[in-house]
Amino acid sequence: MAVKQKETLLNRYKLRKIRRILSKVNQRADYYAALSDQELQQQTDVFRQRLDAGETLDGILPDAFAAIREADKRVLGKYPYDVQVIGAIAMHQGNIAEMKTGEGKTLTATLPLYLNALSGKGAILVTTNEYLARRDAQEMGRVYRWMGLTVGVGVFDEDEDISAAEKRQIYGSDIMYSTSTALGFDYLIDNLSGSQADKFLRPFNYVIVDEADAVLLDNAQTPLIISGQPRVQSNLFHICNQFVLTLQEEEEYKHDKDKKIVYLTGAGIAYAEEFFDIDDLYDNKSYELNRHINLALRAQHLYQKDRDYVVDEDEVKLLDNRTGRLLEGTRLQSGIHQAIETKENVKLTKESRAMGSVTYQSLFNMFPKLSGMTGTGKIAEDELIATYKVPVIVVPTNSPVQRIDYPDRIYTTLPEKLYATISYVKELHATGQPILLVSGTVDIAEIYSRMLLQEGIAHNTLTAKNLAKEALIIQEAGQLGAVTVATSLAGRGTDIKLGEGVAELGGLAVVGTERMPNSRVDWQLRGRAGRQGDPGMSQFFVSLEDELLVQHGGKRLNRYFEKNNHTERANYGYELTSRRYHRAISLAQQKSEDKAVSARENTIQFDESLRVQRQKIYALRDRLIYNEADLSGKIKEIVTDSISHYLATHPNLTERDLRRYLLDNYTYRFRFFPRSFDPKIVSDFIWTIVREELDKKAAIFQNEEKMAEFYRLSVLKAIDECWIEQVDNLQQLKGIVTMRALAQRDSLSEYYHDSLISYDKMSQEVKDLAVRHMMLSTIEGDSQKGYSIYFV
Ligand SMILES: Nc1ncnc2c1ncn2[C@@H]1O[C@H](COP(=O)(O)OP(=O)(O)OP(=O)(O)O)[C@@H](O)[C@H]1O
Repeated sequence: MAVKQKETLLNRYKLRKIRRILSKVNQRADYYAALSDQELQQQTDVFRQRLDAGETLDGILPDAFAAIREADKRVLGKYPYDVQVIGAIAMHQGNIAEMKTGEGKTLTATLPLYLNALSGKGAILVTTNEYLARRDAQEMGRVYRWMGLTVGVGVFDEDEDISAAEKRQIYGSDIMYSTSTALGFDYLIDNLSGSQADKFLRPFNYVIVDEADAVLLDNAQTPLIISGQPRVQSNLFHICNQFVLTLQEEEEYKHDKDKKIVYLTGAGIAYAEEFFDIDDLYDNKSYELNRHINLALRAQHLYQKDRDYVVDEDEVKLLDNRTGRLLEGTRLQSGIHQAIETKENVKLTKESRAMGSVTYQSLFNMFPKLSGMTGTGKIAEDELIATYKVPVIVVPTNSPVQRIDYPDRIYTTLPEKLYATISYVKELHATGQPILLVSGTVDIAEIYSRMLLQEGIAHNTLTAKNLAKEALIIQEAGQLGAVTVATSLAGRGTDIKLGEGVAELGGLAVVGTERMPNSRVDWQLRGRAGRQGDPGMSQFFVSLEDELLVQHGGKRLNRYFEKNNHTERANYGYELTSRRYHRAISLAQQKSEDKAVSARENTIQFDESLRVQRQKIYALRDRLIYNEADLSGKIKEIVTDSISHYLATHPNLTERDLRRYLLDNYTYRFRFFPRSFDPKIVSDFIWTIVREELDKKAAIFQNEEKMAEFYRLSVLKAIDECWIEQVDNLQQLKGIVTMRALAQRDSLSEYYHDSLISYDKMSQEVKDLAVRHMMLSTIEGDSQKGYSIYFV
């Protein structure tokens, strides 16, 4: 209790400071209201000039907010309320504004986006799906354009072929609307491009994340991975599949269903070493084998046919277990897909490798200023501060919330709950009150839909299949007598207006069919009712058989459930009202939330070394691409380094070794060998070859700039080849150390240690490869026709 009070005090203190700024904005309102349209539109230039003259964004905020607020009124017909201006100030200051659903976050965002875009460095709004990004860009775009700013949409249809130049224009817009996925992939794609012409991003500046907790936390559990370039097909899948089929549970492997992990025991490891005739499963030589055993184990025990995937026409297709839909074209990364294919005995698809990977945590932390808005942020504030350093400010609602949230109704088994829910819905429906029945998965939504049909209750079912169409349907969910069945993802971000006479009936009734894996989602669902001070209510139904309770309810609840799980018991069909059940549900949800938090911590910790390496490599690439690195002096160092490394690692050099080395890296034509294999002499000998070849190339170009460009390309290509390999390595390494951890070793420090070693190895390989590219490439063409460089 005490803690809570302190929090609200802090919030009150922050709000008081924000209110002072709000009153400055309000003082400027009359001035801008008196301007003609044309004069108001000219203000954008006025503000830019003030910034050029040295004023700060904070300094011009009162005027800029008052002006865009007035523009919102004239163009969109909506004048942002004071509470919206408070939310806007909070977001400009780099906070997450917690604003209840229906408070008009979309309109609120126009203020900080406008202000921050005036700097000329761009402002981005990220939403949870493409439909919302397009819709908001289109609707709000009108006011920005009216004020003389450019607007872009960063999401595209799959079959749209967008050139880098077009993307550059979109990312160069003053204000851009996009999704976190589109932004993340574009970041990776931009950093895979090899020339200025292919690059399109500009440095990140300011971002507002809509539904910040969902995007920054819930969706951020796994990294974004861009894959391409098939790796050499491995032949270990089959043998490892056969191997794991011979293993005995408990003795040779353990399967922890709770934690969703499976691993070899000591006896299992010994058996593997015997089976494959190797000394140590954990030494570097057995890396690939180890990886494949791990994959086969996971495919066998963690992925269940018809729950996680289906086999359709000899193809393994994944199922999204949140929506139950087929994920066409999606594959599991890092070989697990092939391991499942082996298990199901279908033809193996090519295993692609990761070429770039980034977590949402690192992506959004790249923005100098990050802010967000959501209906439910405060609960997760600690994690938001720890991960992103963004505090949450709770913004008061425009009118008091009138929604009534009833305590959960709890039943023992799923059927009991289903019937209780349906009879509750029937009762409400008889009064004409509109009902939104929300479930966690498509399966459950479909069961309810069938039961409603049996009862003769007409309804719409929404399962996030077609967002635009479903948005239209859910808009009508507040009409008299409407019954809408939806999954928690469906119809997100769409305003539900109450029909005539509905307020008198108590407004929209949200009926939750289970408590969600985290309480923020429950609150989002409740918040679909009682928007903007409307009346409304929410009621959740829970059974002890719900996924949340089975997974996280603990032993006591399981025991109780097992004792009561028969229809002959006296209380069949009755509600469980004892407080301990309510407490058990809260605890189970808390446990599920804690687990998600530590999974995300784990993701961040594992990403840390990749993040540091990625930053170094991307920065180096950019310096090369944008001509900032002076290579002429560097080349000598690179060659010398590469030669000395080779000589140091080949102390007893033979003629055969040297021949191989020269052919592989320097030249296909050499006439004689050095007098002796003394390192100094060999080094001088190789240098002669290098100088000769580079002089020859310089003679073709006859232009220092072109020669510099050639060096740049050679190094860039080397970096890319090695980096792609490294990203993939780290990805695999993560799988391996997780398995080692189960063999009682500290996975994270081993991972850091190994990834550092592989980074150093990579840095050496970059140099060797760069030398190879400079030496063995051929150049064709002339200054008139232009040059083509062919690398081997
Ligand atoms: N200042 C305003 N004046 C008049 N109408 C407004 C104002 N602000 C918002 N609205 C309207 O209120 C409704 C709710 O807005 P919106 O959908 O943006 O809310 P939200 O906070 O984003 O809700 P959700 O959390 O569900 O996305 C919309 O119809 C919007 O046009």
